[in-house]
Amino acid sequence: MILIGFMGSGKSTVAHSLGERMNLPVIDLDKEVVRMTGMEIPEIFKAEGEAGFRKREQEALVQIGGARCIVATGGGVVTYEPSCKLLENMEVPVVYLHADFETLYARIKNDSNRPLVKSREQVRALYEQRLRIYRKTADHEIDCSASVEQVVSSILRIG
Ligand SMILES: Nc1ncnc2c1ncn2[C@@H]1O[C@H](COP(=O)(O)OP(=O)(O)O)[C@@H](O)[C@H]1O
Ligand SMILES: O=C(O)C1=C[C@@H](OP(=O)(O)O)[C@@H](O)[C@H](O)C1
Ligand SMILES: [Mg+2]
Repeated sequence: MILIGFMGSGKSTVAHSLGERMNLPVIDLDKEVVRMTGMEIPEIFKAEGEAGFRKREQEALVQIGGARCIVATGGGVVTYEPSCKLLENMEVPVVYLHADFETLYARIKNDSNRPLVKSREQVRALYEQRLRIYRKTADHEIDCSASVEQVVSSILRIG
């Protein structure tokens, strides 16, 4: 199962709980990129720009291949066409965690580990651009403004 959605939708948190409940390994794509590069995410953005980070993210996705696991992606993975294609070809359900902008922004606004979190208006513009792509890429949409336990239960009901 692959979780997609905007920053703060809870992909990393929910993947962890889902892995325990489904007894499957969890791969957090951001952590894979950090492991593969030996650099933290803000450092990669500084050294290689967003384009460099997207390429690294795609390389991490290729490594996962067809492994049976829960994948928490980074929020921007769907903006890079080669990564989007990989997700679509993985033949496992792609689940979009959706909430309104204010809910998500409140969760991420004070986190310095996300280089794309700048002004409220910049983040809102990103959210609006991406909404359509998340919906186009996903097989299922889940409301992630509920508690983590409720989000996990909703995903488990998908089957
Ligand atoms: N359903 C939820 N309700 C409240 N807070 C949440 C929920 N899901 C995640 N969070 C919190 O929001 C922040 C971002 O969660 P995270 O799992 O890192 O999201 P993502 O990986 O999608 O960016 C964390 O502080 C996390 O504890
Ligand atoms: O939305 C994005 O472009 C990004 C989301 C982050 O992951 P989370 O969605 O887990 O915060 C991380 O990959 C990077 O900071 C870029
Ligand atoms: Mg995450």
